[in-house]
Amino acid sequence: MTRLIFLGPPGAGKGTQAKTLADHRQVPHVSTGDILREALSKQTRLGIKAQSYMDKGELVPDILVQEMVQERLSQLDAKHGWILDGFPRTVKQAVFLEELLEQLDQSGERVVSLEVPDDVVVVRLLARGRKDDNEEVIRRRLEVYRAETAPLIDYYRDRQKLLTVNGNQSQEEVTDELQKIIA
Ligand SMILES: Nc1ncnc2c1ncn2[C@@H]1O[C@H](COP(=O)(O)OP(=O)(O)OP(=O)(O)O)[C@@H](O)[C@H]1O
Ligand SMILES: Nc1ncnc2c1ncn2[C@@H]1O[C@H](COP(=O)(O)O)[C@@H](O)[C@H]1O
Repeated sequence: MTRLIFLGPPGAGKGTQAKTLADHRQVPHVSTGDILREALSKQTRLGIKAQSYMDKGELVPDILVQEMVQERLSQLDAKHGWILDGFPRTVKQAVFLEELLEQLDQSGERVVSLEVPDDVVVVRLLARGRKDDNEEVIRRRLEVYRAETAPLIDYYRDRQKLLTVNGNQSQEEVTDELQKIIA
């Protein structure tokens, strides 16, 4: 059963690897960033509420993303596995997820931490060029990552759920290392 969470700084390659692996394992790729961007493009209430946070590189309030993830993981196709990308991003979200997975009988998740140095992710993000990939917002996203999300590495290590992968290699090399480590 594939139940994997991708952790790592912005630009680490979480989305890239999560998509490849989700295709390979035939499970849904659940990216909270993608769900929020879709909501924003459709101008739903959620999208409108989230926009100012996303534009500044701040985290959208826990309650909003938690509801989104609860709804998504409750769908039928998530019963047989999933790959989470961009969630959890705070200890509060991680505690919420642990309880949600118990309720849904979907525990047994593992967490992959993709390690890439800051100077490398900045170059990657500037080249990607999404709306929030400008220098000021990238700097803020990295600060938020360090303050709010990086503590999850110890959180999951303490729970023996953590796997680490060197994300500073070619996409194919990262995929190979990942496939080996989760086999
Ligand atoms: N191993 C790699 N080597 C070089 N470039 C990569 C690698 N993996 C991904 N990239 C590129 O880096 C950029 C960021 O990758 P990706 O969107 O997968 O990161 P992410 O961790 O999901 O970022 P974010 O959290 O900001 O959404 C993309 O343009 C992607 O094509
Ligand atoms: N789990 C999340 N908690 C709060 N805010 C989130 C979360 N996931 C995404 N966001 C917001 O969306 C943007 C883009 O996310 P990516 O994962 O980089 O696509 C992020 O900066 C937050 O504002």
